[in-house]
Amino acid sequence: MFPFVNDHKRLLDTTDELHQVQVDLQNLKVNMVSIQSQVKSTTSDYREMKTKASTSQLVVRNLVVSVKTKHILYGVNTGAQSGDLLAIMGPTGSGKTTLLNTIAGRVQSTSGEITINGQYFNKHLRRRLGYVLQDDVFMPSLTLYETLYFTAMIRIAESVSVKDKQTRIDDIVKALDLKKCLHTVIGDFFVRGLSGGEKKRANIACEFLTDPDIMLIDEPTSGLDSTTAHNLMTQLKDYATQYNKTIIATIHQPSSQVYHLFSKLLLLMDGKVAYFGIASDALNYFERIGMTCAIHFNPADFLLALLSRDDETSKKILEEADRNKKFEIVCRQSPLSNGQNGHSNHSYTNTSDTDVSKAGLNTNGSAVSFDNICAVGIDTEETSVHSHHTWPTSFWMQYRMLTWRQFRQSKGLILHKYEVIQSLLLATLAGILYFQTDYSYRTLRDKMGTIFFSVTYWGFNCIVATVTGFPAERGVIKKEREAGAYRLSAYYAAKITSDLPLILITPVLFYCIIYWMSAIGDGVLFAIFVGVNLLFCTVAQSIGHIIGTAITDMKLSFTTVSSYMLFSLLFSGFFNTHLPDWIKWAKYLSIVHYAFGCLNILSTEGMPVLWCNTTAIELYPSCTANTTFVTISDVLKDSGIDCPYFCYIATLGILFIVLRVLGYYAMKWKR
Ligand SMILES: Nc1ncnc2c1ncn2[C@@H]1O[C@H](COP(=O)(O)OP(=O)(O)OP(=O)(O)O)[C@@H](O)[C@H]1O
Repeated sequence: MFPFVNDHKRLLDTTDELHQVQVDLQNLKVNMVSIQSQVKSTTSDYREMKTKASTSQLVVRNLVVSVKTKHILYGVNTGAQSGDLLAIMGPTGSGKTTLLNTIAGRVQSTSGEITINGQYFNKHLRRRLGYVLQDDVFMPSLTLYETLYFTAMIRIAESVSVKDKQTRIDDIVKALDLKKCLHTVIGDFFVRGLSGGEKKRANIACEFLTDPDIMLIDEPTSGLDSTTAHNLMTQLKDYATQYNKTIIATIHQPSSQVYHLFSKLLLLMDGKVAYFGIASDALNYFERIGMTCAIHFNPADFLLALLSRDDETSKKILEEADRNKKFEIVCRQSPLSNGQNGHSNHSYTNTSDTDVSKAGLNTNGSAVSFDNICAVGIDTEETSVHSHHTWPTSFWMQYRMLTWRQFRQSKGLILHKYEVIQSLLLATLAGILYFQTDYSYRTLRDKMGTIFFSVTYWGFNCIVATVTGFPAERGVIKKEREAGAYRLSAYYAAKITSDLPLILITPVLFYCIIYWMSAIGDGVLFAIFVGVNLLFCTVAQSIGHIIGTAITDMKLSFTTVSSYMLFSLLFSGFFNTHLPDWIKWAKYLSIVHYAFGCLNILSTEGMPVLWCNTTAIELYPSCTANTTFVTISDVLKDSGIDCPYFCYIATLGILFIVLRVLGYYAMKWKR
């Protein structure tokens, strides 16, 4: 009847819908801006150098960690904010390292939450964290400066200029007082280098270079004398206050001077919190529960003695901690900021705070409190595992720097003066033994012996050097990879290429002596000899690398390598001319066989035929009563050398590629 009324109604509905769409679009825009700014702030960490951190709060709530059936941490609550030096103390085995490992994401928690500014501390946010492990693992042949330079080049974004990186190195060297040992090699068990304290500071310096907002340090003072320990802790404290960083350190027995540097203290006892709060309030707290520290007594000694005194004391301490859940950090809803953008804002408070008046813990009310938003969104730990991984530097930069470092590290090992002298002496000795022997069937075994000796010498050398050298590297690679420094593929590619020039130099010198002294052939053959030897060495290295990676037990990997090499020698073709048919296939598993076979074919080319007289019949199975003569290839076939030389070279080439690919996956599997 009144069609315009219906039209008007429809128009109103459409306007409402349009309005709703407009609101939705507006909300979407707000969300996009917020996501954009989050992405921007995360990526900017890698694009620009920053030293002063923005204020952040790390909160650990009700953290439970169990490994297999063993409980290690039972509902630990702790936290720290920018500028803090939080010390974690407790008797040995109380769970200090496990707590740090869990915060660093190296150990999976069973339950509980770790947040930074209210965000779940996922893999992405953990890039703001630096972790200094208890053991100082470094490439021992590098100097401190080279180590810092490598770290700066590989872990600071490429957009930062080399000059700025250099300035950063200088600042940190100055801050940690490392100038006087800057050009000293790091050293190891065999080579004396940096002192224990210097190594510890070098370890910290490497992490500081990446400018983390939160720094976890496992026992920074272990093995240091009290003055050095105090100096180091003062430097750390200054660094935290000056640059607004958070430092969390486990510490064993600090002197009272060091103790007074702590801002917050977490005492652990059998994986449970015995105290968490402001460090200077700890003694008041224990006095209040009837455990008084004598005047002039080192507070740290008193507290540690208390934690390991007797069962009754431990029970009392834990009962007190449990009463009113004193050290629990609760997530409280803030009345001021509720319901914004679908999240509710909260604040974390250490409940010792709320007990202040009752407990007399902290009369000025400055106990630990975390004013921050509660964990928002989903726990992104799982999703982040599959999220896009951004590296601080490109593949090319990683490859370049890793090759540079690998070359420096391996140079000392592969081109070690003793190794070079040994090679030259043995080559001379073999050269004297086989001096200018001619190519005849009478001297054929001698000629084959020269080649066999050279091949096995380099085979053993390359395989053993790789197996013994890799364990030292393993710890460094693991540490750097866990810190997200570079791709495994970049490391692997660098490792393959950096060793090549090194494994060429000594063999060339070796062959220069043995080849010409024992008159093996001409200049062209010499080049082929060196080339085949290089290929053979890289195959031997690949096998050594797979064994060294896959078998972590040093003794077992060494036994495996020597067993394989001895098997390889046995089936090379040198020892046996009467192999039973059923085992003849085993020679194809011997890498020595391929190099030995190929070089023998090449060096005996052009030899005359062998007339099968009585002696020849006895010596060479190919010579029978019915044969008049045999060729050199028939004679070599008696030793199992029955393929053309290029087949042997091609097999070595294929083995090189296949074994290198396997080596990469072995590393991936074992990481
Ligand atoms: N992967 C694991 N499997 C089984 N038990 C473990 C594992 N890691 C740690 N533990 C055990 O958990 C307990 C705590 O170990 P953690 O290394 O955290 O102690 P800690 O306080 O750092 O000791 P320390 O002061 O001696 O370094 C120890 O009893 C240890 O044996």
